[in-house]
Amino acid sequence: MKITLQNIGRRFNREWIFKGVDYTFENKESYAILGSNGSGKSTLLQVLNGSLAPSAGVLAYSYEDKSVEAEDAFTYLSLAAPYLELIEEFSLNEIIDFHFKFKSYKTGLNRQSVVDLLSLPGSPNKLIKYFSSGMKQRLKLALAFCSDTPMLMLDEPTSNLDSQGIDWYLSLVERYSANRLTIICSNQEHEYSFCKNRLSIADYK
Ligand SMILES: Nc1ncnc2c1ncn2[C@@H]1O[C@H](COP(=O)(O)OP(=O)(O)OP(=O)(O)O)[C@@H](O)[C@H]1O
Repeated sequence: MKITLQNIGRRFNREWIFKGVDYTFENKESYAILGSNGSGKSTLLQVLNGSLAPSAGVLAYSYEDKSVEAEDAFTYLSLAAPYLELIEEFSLNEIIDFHFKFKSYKTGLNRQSVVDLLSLPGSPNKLIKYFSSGMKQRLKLALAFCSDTPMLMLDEPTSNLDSQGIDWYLSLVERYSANRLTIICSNQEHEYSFCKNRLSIADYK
């Protein structure tokens, strides 16, 4: 998946969060979007994934040299973000089955292997509403990494994770981020150190 930005800007009311972004996110490459709290990383990620319209400029998607309409971009995307809610009334098994009605499993994976990968305490029939914040974060990451999409976007991927959880996240990166456009919003080096490209929001103020 390739995303091309021409003179992209986003404002809320009269305040420009970023402007003049000319940038190309290339297929199968890894990118870190960097900046301090409140600088606009999540806003840019939402513009990139089509959930927020830019206030200025042109954004174009293409996949295997064919252009993709902005309203279809989500079908190519896996996203894990703090503002993305899990359905609390589902059990672990149910939420995995529900998620993979809309996405395909990466080769060799199925419901049981996702459950095993999570290595969470308790039964797979436990309801999500009883998960701790770290367990919920692991689940969001596992669903995103294990989906067979050409685009992976992660916002603050290790929030609520302990040091074991951070190592677990890095093992997912190693196993499941190759050969897909990966974009990470972060201000913690351990989350994005593997990214080959860096984009700083401060350059677009
Ligand atoms: N819907 C909205 N309406 C008005 N202002 C908004 C809205 N969403 C975000 N903002 C503002 O846009 C700015 C950038 O917010 P954003 O969440 O993108 O920053 P961030 O870099 O991701 O921050 P953090 O590191 O704290 O997650 C902030 O000043 C925020 O208050």
